[in-house]
Amino acid sequence: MHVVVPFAADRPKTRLADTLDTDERREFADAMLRDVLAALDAVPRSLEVTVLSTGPVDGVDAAIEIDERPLTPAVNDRLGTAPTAVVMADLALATPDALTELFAAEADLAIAAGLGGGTNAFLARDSAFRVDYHGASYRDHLAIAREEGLSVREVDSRLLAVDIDEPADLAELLLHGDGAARDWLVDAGFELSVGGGRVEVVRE
Ligand SMILES: Nc1nc2c(ncn2[C@@H]2O[C@H](COP(=O)(O)OP(=O)(O)OP(=O)(O)O)[C@@H](O)[C@H]2O)c(=O)[nH]1
Ligand SMILES: C[C@H](OP(=O)(O)O)C(=O)O
Repeated sequence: MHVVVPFAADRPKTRLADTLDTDERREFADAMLRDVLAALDAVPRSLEVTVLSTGPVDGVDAAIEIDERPLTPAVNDRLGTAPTAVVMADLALATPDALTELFAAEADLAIAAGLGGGTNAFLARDSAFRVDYHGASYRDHLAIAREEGLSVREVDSRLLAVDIDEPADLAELLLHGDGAARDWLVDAGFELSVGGGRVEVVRE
């Protein structure tokens, strides 16, 4: 099975711009990518993993394809051969078990929602599926599957739902992560702030 991991190497994680500077955002994004690749590497089935990146990536043990086009056309170009999975590079809590559950689903489309309406991962077993990312893409992807007459399995996974986009997501990573991205945050001086409401992060 082919697995595509999209990665924005230029200007990654802009929604964290108030929290991390440009170089830090790239380092942090690289660490999350390494975590996702490590989780895929530990899935007990044969996967052919390609990082679909907008620019060069160093220090990862996977095939890299550079494609400077926006996310949707770049991914759609890779969906001609089924089965193909797409797993976002910012799923820093993804585990081999959570990914294995997604990959084991037998529907034409197995799909895992992200917080806030996005699509964090899917496996298309039918080449008629195509993506239309951004906005409420999860809803749009279900509609595309319906238009194409595809069977769908919605995979309910907290660990695949948490994409690290916004400062509040950093608390989830400090609470539940155990990989390179969590280590990067700790080394950068982030820690949990436990008050009366939701746990937040603060930087020393
Ligand atoms: N190849 C490719 N990957 C992208 C592109 N845009 C985003 N990605 C990746 O797709 C996944 C989801 O991206 P987003 O959360 O929408 O964008 P982001 O760059 O990570 O963060 P923001 O700038 O805060 O939106 C992440 O793994 C990104 O690295 C793109 O234009 N091309
Ligand atoms: C790419 C986009 O990611 P989000 O902006 O939801 O993180 C989506 O899943 O449609």
